[in-house]
Amino acid sequence: MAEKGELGNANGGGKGLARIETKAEDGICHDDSALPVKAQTIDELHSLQKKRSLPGTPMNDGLLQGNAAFATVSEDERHKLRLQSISASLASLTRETGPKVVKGDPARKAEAPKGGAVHHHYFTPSISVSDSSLKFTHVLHNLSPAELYEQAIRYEKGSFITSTGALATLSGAKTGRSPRDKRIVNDETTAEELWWGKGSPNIEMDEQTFMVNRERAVDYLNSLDKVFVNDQFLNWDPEHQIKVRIVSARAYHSLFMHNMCIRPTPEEVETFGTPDFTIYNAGQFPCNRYTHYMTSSTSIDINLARKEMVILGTQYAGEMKKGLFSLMHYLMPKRQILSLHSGCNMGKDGDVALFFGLSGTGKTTLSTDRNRLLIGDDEHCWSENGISNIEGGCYAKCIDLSMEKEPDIWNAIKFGTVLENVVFDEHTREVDYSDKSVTENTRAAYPIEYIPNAKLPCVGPHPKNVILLACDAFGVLPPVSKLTLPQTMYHFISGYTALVAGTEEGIKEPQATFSACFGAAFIMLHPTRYAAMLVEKMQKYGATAWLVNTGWSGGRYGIGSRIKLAYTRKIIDAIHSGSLLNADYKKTQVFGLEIPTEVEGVPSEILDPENTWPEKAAYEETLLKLAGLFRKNFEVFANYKIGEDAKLAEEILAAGPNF
Ligand SMILES: Nc1ncnc2c1ncn2[C@@H]1O[C@H](COP(=O)(O)OP(=O)(O)O)[C@@H](O)[C@H]1O
Ligand SMILES: C=C(OP(=O)(O)O)C(=O)O
Ligand SMILES: [Ca+2]
Ligand SMILES: [Mn+2]
Repeated sequence: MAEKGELGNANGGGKGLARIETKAEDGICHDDSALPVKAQTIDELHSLQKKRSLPGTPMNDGLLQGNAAFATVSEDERHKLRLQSISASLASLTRETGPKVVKGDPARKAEAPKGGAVHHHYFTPSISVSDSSLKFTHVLHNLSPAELYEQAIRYEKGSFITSTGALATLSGAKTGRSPRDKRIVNDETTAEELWWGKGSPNIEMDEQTFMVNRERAVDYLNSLDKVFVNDQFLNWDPEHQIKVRIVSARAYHSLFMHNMCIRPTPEEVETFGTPDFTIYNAGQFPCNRYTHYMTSSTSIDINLARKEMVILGTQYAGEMKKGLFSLMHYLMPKRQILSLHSGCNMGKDGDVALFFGLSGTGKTTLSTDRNRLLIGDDEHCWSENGISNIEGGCYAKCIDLSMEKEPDIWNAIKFGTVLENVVFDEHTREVDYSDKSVTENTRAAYPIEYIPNAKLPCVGPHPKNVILLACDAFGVLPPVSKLTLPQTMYHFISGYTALVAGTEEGIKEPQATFSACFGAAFIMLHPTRYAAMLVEKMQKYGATAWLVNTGWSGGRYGIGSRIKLAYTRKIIDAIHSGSLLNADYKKTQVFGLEIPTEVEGVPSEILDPENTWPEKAAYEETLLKLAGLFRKNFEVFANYKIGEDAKLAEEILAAGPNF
């Protein structure tokens, strides 16, 4: 029985609980082991959850004290300069209404850190006032992946976290690039310099029309509560690095570019200054079809003189990446640097291989190799200094992705990775990579360091092997052949493949395509300009070229089947190791390709496609059909000289199919 005064009366007899004595003098509360919370309100408590970040991290303002590198300019001054620079990027150029630019998420005004730059705002001087100049455009500058996840999930329909932590997104009505809607401003300079006309990807627009679309994009972006701004770099070669700014309306686009471009260090963000090139991505908003040169509601416009690109009417993020690649195809050759639509990796002994190929031919898959260091999967430069990746990330196709066949890509799909247009279980959020309900062109964009054996920085010595990948839907090209230099140029300029469904709009099944330099959609100058640089470099550094068919065997598409990835990997291994260089060869009819009689790990009978076809007559007929397509395609190049060597130019013409 409890004594009176100790526990009181359980029946509530009026006396209440006795006071438990504590020694107030020692300051320790003995009945609670946790320290008290240093907050007066719930809001304050929540504000404690987030600690101040490193300099340059966007939500933070005010931690640079003591950093000697920035001692000359005050922190406040730097923030002012950056907002001014972003305000200039967003300024309307034709009307009085300039944007008021403020930093930070409009939804988070209450949470703004004390002393933050939220009250700085900049606007372009206005002659008279209209409503749009009275509103603020909030700028979310270089947010981190975590912050971008939150933005995407809160505000962008179709954004979800998958079971492995990737951000699943939808790119909207367009799930591939729209090459027919790409326009390049034709002005005094570009009229002379660029490749225009038959076969060229460059469809012209005039300066005036560009400005109409630019204004449309800028007005759209300024009409929003907030825009995302990424300040990043292109090209790992520090001598030839380009500063790019991407202004976009979606966290999806910001995270995609965060992954795909080179990420600046906090210090580099602080000292970024004026970008060399700016993208205005207003993809949710269409272009106006009454505008001259516009043939649809989608327009991707590049103005080299203004150093700007405008995107209207497509949210497919690949347009930004490949738009910048087009820019590099213009800028780099001016510096005698060859820009390449290729993957690139390096062996432990420093032997570098390039993998050229059109979309879906295997650049990403085959350059991502357990036994080698990945330099990059898609876009490179070949300069006097060797090879450098243009990008900071990879963009892998993930249709039918499996852990067994492509473990490194599989494991890269984790927190931070953007997963486009995939289908997943609504509860477990496990992705079904075989599901094509949204598109065949499902994609994963991840930073290159998500591949365990990435080569950082992403540069390497001059290449030893140049591998031309073709996904041959006709099933008549051999799985591998060794090319002479003239054959290399012939096939490089031809750029043959079967375009696999999905990456470009409107292609539903594989179809023979010729795309000069294995990237005609992105080249700016005449193909022979790039080809001449490739010959020169291959000769100078003694590289060997190979043609690898990653497409069909045993019959054309629909009859035969795609060459097993495991076999293609064995072929690539034999190229890297040097063993294929010393193999026995025989020459094929019509294309005159040197094919090895044996490759370790590959059934010998498949090395000559003739053996794999059930009917010899059908094989020969298909072979001649393809040869005819090659010949017809090359006609436009027949009048061009490649490089200085007249004899080589003749040999290149003769290196095509003979029939
Ligand atoms: N023999 C093969 N070689 C290369 N890729 C193959 C092969 N068979 C099937 N594939 C598939 O083809 C696709 C190649 O795509 P990817 O590597 O992303 O091409 P690219 O980077 O050139 O656009 C991948 O989905 C890959 O799994
Ligand atoms: C993103 C692309 O690159 P690839 O398919 O070559 O990986 C593309 O061509 O749109
Ligand atoms: Ca491509
Ligand atoms: Mn790729």
